[in-house]
Amino acid sequence: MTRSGLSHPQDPAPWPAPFPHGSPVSGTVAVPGSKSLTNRYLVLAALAAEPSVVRKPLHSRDSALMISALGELGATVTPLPDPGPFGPDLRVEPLPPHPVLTSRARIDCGLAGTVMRFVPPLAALCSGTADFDGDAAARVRPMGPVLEGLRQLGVQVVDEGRGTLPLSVVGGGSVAGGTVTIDASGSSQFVSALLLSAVRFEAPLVLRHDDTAGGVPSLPHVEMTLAVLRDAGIAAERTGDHEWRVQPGAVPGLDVTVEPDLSNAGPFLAAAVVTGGTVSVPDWPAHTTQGGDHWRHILPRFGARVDVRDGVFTVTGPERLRGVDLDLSEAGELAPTVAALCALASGPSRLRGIAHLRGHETDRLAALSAELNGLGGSVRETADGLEIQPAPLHAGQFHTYHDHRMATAGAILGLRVPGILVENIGTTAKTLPEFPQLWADLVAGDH
Ligand SMILES: O=C(O)C1=C[C@@H](OP(=O)(O)O)[C@@H](O)[C@H](O)C1
Ligand SMILES: C=C(OP(=O)(O)O)C(=O)O
Repeated sequence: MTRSGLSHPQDPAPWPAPFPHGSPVSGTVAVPGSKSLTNRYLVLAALAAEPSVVRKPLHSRDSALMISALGELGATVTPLPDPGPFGPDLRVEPLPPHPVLTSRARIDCGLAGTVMRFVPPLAALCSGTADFDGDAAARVRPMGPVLEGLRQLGVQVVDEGRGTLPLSVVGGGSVAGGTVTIDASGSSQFVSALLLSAVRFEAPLVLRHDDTAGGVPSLPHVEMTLAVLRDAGIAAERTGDHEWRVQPGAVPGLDVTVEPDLSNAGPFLAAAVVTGGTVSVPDWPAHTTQGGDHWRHILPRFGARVDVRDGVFTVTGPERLRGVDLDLSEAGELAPTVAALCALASGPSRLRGIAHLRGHETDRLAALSAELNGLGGSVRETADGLEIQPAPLHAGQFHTYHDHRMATAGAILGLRVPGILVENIGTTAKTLPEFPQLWADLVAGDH
């Protein structure tokens, strides 16, 4: 199911990555709002008891899909006047106290993990049936543990037996709450999904992760969920190594400002790192739960100099990029950017703790090794990551598999390797539609 306006953008011709001919890339880049915070605030605003305002939200395919999904369930999201540089603020009219779906809701998840995982528990709170589907690539992304959690809570979920899209949630108008145990080793979003909707459950939710198959990846994203709930006055806490609890309660109307997307800041910071330039990103939050804050620690490992002062993150690239050995389990979404840096480093690198990337927009471990090797790289997939040896790269096409972070990884390589053609640069619209323009301006020194 793909609807007009939300369909996956396809570029007819590959994008010639801007090449600065050996000059350092320097400048200041303001990045739009965080995808993860925008979609959490939208969900919580839909569950609130009063209207909300979300300021400086991300406007992208993933947030448009979320807005559309919430609309299918009965919430209304409208733009406010006086848009900022990256679009208007949003007013959210929440779902009614007892939402009723008068006809079957049709939810297009696109390729958005936050939509496919966060919205089914919301649908469970409605009386009626909601059908979920998405892009072809979304139909292989894991969702089984969210469905399993809902079933343990007494919700009827109909899927094709694979724990993936397409599926239907037959909501009974309320969800009991109680204790639920799932395997969240595949994605932190399984945990966040159930915690968010628990604000409207009948009784507290105690959510446990069964760690037989491994830990929960991207834990800062679970902390982000808890922080968003707590900031709204909800009692939400981590009660054990692998256990969380949410006390249901009325959520007052939110008035929140979305932080810039620190993961999406990564490629711009990387531009300085690989060319020996200096790039600054303003409005860097002093305290944040975004995994992208890990850039503070990751970039110096490559030999770069990082300075965060008065809310401005500045990085200066080294003369020679060092190889790294990094456990990225806490911030797996940074891995494609990090892998591009590793491919341009002078020493060998090892990225670990990211087996779950096989369930991201594409199997990112397979995609990164195939595309880097296709350009002459020396990359080996391991069970939980990548080993990347230094190797001279050559011109060629970088395939992106509908993955926005593959596209930005290709752009980073293109700064050092002439003749890189990135397939479907438009796929960056998933979380950063402005990417091609911001990138061209930065490389041209036009900022
Ligand atoms: O909750 C969120 O907003 C996200 C959680 C993480 O998912 P995984 O735990 O599947 O890595 C992250 O990679 C994704 O980009 C966004
Ligand atoms: C994994 C990602 O996205 P999603 O929210 O679709 O899981 C990502 O943006 O890197």
